[in-house]
Amino acid sequence: MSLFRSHGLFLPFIKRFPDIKICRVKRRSQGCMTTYTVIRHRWMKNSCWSISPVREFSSNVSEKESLDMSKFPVERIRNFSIIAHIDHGKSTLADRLLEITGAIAKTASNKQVLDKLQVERERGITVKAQTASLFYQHEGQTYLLNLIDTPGHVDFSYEVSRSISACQGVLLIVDANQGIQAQTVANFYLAFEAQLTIIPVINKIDLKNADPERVEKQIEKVFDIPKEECIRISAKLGTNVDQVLQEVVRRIPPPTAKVEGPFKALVFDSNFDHYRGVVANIALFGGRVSRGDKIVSAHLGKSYEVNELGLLRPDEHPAETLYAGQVGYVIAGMKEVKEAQIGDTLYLQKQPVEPLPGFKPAKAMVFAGMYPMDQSEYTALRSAVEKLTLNDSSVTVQRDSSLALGAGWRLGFLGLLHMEVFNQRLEQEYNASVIVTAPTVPYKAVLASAKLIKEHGEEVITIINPAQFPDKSQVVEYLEPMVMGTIIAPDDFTGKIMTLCQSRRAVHKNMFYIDDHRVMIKYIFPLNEIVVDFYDQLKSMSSGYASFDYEDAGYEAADLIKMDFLLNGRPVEELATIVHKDKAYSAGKAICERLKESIPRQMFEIAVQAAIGSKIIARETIKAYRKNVLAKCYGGDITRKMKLLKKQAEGKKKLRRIGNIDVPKDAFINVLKRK
Ligand SMILES: Nc1nc2c(ncn2[C@@H]2O[C@H](COP(=O)(O)OP(=O)(O)OP(=O)(O)O)[C@@H](O)[C@H]2O)c(=O)[nH]1
Repeated sequence: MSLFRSHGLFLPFIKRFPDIKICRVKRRSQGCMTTYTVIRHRWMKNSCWSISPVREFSSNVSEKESLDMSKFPVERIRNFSIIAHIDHGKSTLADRLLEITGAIAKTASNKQVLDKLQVERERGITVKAQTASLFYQHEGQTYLLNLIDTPGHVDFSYEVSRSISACQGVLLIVDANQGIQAQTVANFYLAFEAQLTIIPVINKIDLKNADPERVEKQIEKVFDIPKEECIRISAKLGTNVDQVLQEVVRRIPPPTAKVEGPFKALVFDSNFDHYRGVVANIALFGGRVSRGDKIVSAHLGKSYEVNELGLLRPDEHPAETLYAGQVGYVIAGMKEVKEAQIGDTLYLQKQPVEPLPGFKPAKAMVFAGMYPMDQSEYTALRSAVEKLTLNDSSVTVQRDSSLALGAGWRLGFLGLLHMEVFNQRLEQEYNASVIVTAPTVPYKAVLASAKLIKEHGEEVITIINPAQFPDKSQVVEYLEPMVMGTIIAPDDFTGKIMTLCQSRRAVHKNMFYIDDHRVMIKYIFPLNEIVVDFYDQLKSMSSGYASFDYEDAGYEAADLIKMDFLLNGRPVEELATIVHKDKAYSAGKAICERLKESIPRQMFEIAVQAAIGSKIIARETIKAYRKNVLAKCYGGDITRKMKLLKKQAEGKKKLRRIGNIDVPKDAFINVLKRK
């Protein structure tokens, strides 16, 4: 990419030439989106000239050196992830590491630069793992450190497990005040099972209530890591952050990849760029790859020419060649989303290799129907869902359709937050407006008759849509998914926590003191009981001190029934849900009450009913009311009237019309949340 400073002078001149295209490319640069004007010509197949703006580059290594990747032999590469419980400071530490190695400038606006998505900035949480390559001078040598910042919330743990597969070590961050929390334990085991080097880092030592000594003892007791191995830092102030990099170089082994072997790369992440097609993030397990090389995707067997490749610093930084052990991005003219699957192997056309094992598919915990607000938007929404699932491969997608909602999909997520974030990203990144049905967990049914088994092709079917719930007469038994839940909290709350867990049909397994005052309690829960609002309730009853994590624990028999909800006698498909028989009456009553609260009063009376089969088990009535938005608008101020009507129209976009009743779109999920 060559750079022209006075592009204003060049443009009218360049435009006169035939076959020259001037287009705009958006790229993120140092945490903010920058639009570049680029020139493309048919001779310049693999490249383009960027003519604006001129990029600033700051590093403790010169730009020229950074592009010559042959200067980083495998022995001088370290690949590591930053893992921790939510909010323990992963992204803040990543900022400091980027700053001290010169990858980003040290300015107040450069905060959580690896949290690039709008949803991440708005919610203040990481939902996508992000990669950044750093050049670090250590004992007279320049090292290439590839850092992956990961999310902390349990719903995004698939991102952590994928990131770990591209690394040889992790920084396990623990908050010096909060100590070990549930996701600290879960993430430790992910790294431990992958046999990675674990460097414990105690963060936020600047806090008034910080007690690093207590946290070191917890680390020793729970993880069996000697306390001498812990590094005490303040990511916020930058205290001891350089020591972290020194220890990364000293303790984490270099990758074992061999540059002499054939090129073999794992696609560990990818996203869709409107202008350039698929941008795949790759970890090279062997060999080298250069611009112009012909590569093959093992998944589809299709071949492509490499147009661009390089490092993520954290912005894309083109290079000529990437070598074994390095981590970077590649753009190879993949125009369709399905062409760069996460977990795929890339190799050279002339040197085929055995594909790498890839990733275990994510196991969806929550399913929900997703439909366009208007069927005319179906095609646009399909393209948006495809592109977003390329970037978030933990979402499972199946086509679905319903009489009431038309054609759509049944999507599987790792949890409710994951589902909400996906929905928000669809709206923010693709301007899509969708209806999401009430979430359900994947139940199973053991079918009774040979005829049914033949029809389904299997004896045990999985039910991810309440509309397909088989009648009791057709099944031997229903099964519900179970999870092993881990709660860590101060022992003052043990009694309250136990009461809460029992109300969620949980079975106590064991309890363990991680220090003098904090306990780790394990329970087996039905997944259905924790998926919607358990964590919120646990947090509020423990004044925010308890943390929670869970893992799959198989299936158990359960007495389940399907419950329908009706508005003025009309069943609302989005609300149908499967519940445990013992909880049907209380759940039906509570959901009717919450529906009454969330549906605005309208010009006629609305009967809200819960039904099991044809039997009504609960009812609420929403009284008639007419809202005339112009009522307070005396006189003839037309601009004010227009403003009010516009506001009302915007409000209506958030409503779903069922029969003649307007229901807020988010009511379908919110009514499941207990107070
Ligand atoms: N006092 C103090 N606050 C810190 C320190 N490090 C991080 N924080 C604050 O802790 C909060 C969470 O920090 P993040 O870096 O977003 O945490 P995270 O682990 O990346 O969070 P997730 O990605 O959402 O899991 C922010 O308000 C930070 O400013 C520190 O060393 N000292």
